[in-house]
Amino acid sequence: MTAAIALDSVTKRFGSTEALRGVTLQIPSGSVFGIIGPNGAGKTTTLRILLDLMQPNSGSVEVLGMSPRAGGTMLRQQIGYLPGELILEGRVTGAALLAHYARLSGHVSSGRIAELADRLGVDLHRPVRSLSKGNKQKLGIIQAFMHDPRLLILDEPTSGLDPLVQQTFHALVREAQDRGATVLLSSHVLSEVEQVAAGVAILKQGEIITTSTVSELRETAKRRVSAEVREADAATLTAALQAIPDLSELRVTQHPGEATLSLTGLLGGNPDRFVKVLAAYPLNDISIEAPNLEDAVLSLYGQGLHDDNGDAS
Ligand SMILES: Nc1ncnc2c1ncn2[C@@H]1O[C@H](COP(=O)(O)OP(=O)(O)OP(=O)(O)O)[C@@H](O)[C@H]1O
Repeated sequence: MTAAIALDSVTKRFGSTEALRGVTLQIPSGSVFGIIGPNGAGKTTTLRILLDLMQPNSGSVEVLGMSPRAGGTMLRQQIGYLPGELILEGRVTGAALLAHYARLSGHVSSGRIAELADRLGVDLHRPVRSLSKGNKQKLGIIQAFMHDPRLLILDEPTSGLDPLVQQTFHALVREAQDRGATVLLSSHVLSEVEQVAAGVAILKQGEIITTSTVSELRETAKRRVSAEVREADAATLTAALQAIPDLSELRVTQHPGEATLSLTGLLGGNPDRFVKVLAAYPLNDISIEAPNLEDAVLSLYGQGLHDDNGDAS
């Protein structure tokens, strides 16, 4: 495996704030990888270091086999970068702005900007300052993708995009991967990256607390289950369900005057044993929800999606 990005023991301080505390991470070439973490976790700082917009206090960084500092313009042209806070205020039109970026990016195929604008649904003839947040974000996505870079670094890319445009964005990411590019996305929620990324690192207070695949996270995630069971003895059914190792928060309630029971619980792993226990009874209803990945990630954060560094970004 060659790494498109390699960080080794990277630290970054802002005064007394330790934004990154020894981040070590390798992102395989050709992969789509997500960095997720709550506000203030250090995601943007990590991405800015990769682009040489900021220097670490210690540790080593390699991007496409080069140090971001030494790689200079030649390296920068191989990267498509979407900043988290895109400020587009000028009188210039989207078309003029993108033509300017295209000159800086090196080679942009003819018709590529128009094609991307058409797919994302943005009018390039309007002054950028008159565009809505979502439409400004689309211009940011176009400038990141238009030169078909080897590496895409995207900070909260779907922020402000409606669900249909998010799907177009996911298609662009898959196409980039198909042509061999590496894609690194950051987000504060897993739902933004889980549809496209295979690997994720979870960053909290400047440290990577876990690196995993989305499918491994899915295995640790729990599903909400419920059923309505007829002709069942509460004690017998409860004992059979309690014998399922990954079933927690089990509640069994009997309908007054009937041999009908309602049950709810949280199930880890696969639903095989749960289904087999219930298969012995006639059922009025059964529901096994998809694993809740967001909850799995929140339990790794150790807290909700709140600012964990005291800032209000
Ligand atoms: N230029 C700066 N000057 C001072 N402190 C900074 C600066 N940039 C980041 N920080 C601090 O470093 C920490 C990490 O910030 P960073 O923006 O990397 O987090 P993040 O994970 O991207 O957060 P968000 O999801 O809110 O964008 C925060 O405590 C932030 O306040």
